[in-house]
Amino acid sequence: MIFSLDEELQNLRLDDGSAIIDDDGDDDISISKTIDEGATLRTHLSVDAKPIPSQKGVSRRRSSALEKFQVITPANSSKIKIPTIGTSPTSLEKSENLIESCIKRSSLSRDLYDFKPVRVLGKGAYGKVILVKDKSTHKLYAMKQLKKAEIIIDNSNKEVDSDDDNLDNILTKSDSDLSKRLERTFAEKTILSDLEHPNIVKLFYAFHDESKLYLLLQYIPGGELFFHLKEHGTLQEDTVAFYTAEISCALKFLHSKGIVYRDLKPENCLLNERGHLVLTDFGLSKIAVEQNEDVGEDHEAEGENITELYSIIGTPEYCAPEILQGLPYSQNCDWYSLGCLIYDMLIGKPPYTGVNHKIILNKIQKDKQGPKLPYYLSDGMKDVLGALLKKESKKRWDVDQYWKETNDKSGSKQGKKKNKKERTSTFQSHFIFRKVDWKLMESGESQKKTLGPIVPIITNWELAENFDSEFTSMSYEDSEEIIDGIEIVRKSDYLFKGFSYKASGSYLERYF
Ligand SMILES: Nc1ncnc2c1ncn2[C@@H]1O[C@H](COP(=O)(O)OP(=O)(O)OP(=O)(O)O)[C@@H](O)[C@H]1O
Repeated sequence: MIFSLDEELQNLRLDDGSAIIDDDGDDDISISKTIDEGATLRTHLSVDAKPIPSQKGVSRRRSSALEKFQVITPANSSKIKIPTIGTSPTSLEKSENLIESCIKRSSLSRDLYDFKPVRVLGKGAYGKVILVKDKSTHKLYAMKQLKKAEIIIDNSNKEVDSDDDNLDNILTKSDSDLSKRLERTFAEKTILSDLEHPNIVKLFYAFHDESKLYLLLQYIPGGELFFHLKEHGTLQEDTVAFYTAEISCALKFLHSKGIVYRDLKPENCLLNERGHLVLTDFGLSKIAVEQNEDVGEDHEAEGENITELYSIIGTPEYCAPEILQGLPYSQNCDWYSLGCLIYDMLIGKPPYTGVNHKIILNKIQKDKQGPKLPYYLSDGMKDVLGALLKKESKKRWDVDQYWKETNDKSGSKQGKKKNKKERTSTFQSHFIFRKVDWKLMESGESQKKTLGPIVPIITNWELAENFDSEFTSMSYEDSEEIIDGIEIVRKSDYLFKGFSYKASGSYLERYF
């Protein structure tokens, strides 16, 4: 059993007295307690949600502690091309030309020595995120470090030493995986450098040295939603509705730019000093092929079509079933993940848990009706969860399509029922968002004018009080780490050309 919360969930009962969790302790769930699709919600939703049991003190496990998904890309999916060893001189030349133009576009004026480390904020698959202070301006940033060796060398190849034969071997054998890892590394920088949204973290600089890549991000001092969930156990419905609205503004914005986020989880939702939610970690985000002009062109990108992605990726507990099954998927997968996150905020854990994606997929498949929802949730929350957590993406609420009421009924599908099971009511007008001022939120004004439901306690920004001591007590030095494959990194350093970036002066001024 993963969560000790499971035990407590066993004691919880639904409206009809049935248990949330089967007596065998497995949380394979059978009945979805949602109201009829398309029904007029306002007429029969209860206004007052019952208090949510707090689940305080229940231990939470970081989902990033799970084994990272192996990336499986079926043969029929196209790949973004990144220059790798083994590509023909012409395509390499072409890539280098692109890289040169990137370098011209950016001003490469910062390096590691401009920043003083303060403390560690977090740790991910490829390195640490460190709170740093600009030595000349004393401004604080979150510096995300990515080890080149970790990106270039697949873990399974680590034992290979770095003589020339083996080097070629490594790079050809894992060529497509390497392309994927490089693609993601560049995508994070490219996406963040081209987007500006109140609920998305800002990127100010990117640079690299012989061993690492560095992303200098806006420091979000309120810590992870994960940290606050750990403290509160669960959140009340109004709070959940508020975060849901802020996250969905960010997701809708990303989707409109042709980007699928693919890694929504409480660890990647940060709270700023005013308690507003900011998405971070775009390492798994995907740029759609048609939209590349909108989000930058640092590298040649054939790309997967946003309507049909295939890579199996993400944190399995928040991952849409179609991804877990290796089926084609679209941006709609992010709305399933949002459903998992809402469930987690209300109940204390995601709907299906397990140590790997197979176990989770099994549970989802066994569970014909979708997850059971506890009696204490309001009808509104049950309705939203039922609509987002649909196993079949076609039946799932297409939030992008049904985002808000539009006057144009003629061309749009709004108001019509294409398919009996398809949800066609608008997201923003849902009853759970009755207290949300969408206009204010979407314009970013609510961030400036209002406080979020949980305002983090910050006595000194440098103390990073809202981050786990597991990280803040960590040494930011990498002294213990002997860089594996240093020779490989040196020889393939050209792969990272074009990574450096500096935000425009006006952008920097606006945020400091
Ligand atoms: N801008 C930021 N401000 C404050 N803290 C941050 C910021 N960006 C990241 N962090 C902290 O660092 C942690 C790890 O960052 P991030 O998720 O980007 O790394 P990652 O290597 O992609 O992680 P993972 O492998 O778990 O996906 C975050 O969960 C958060 O706690």
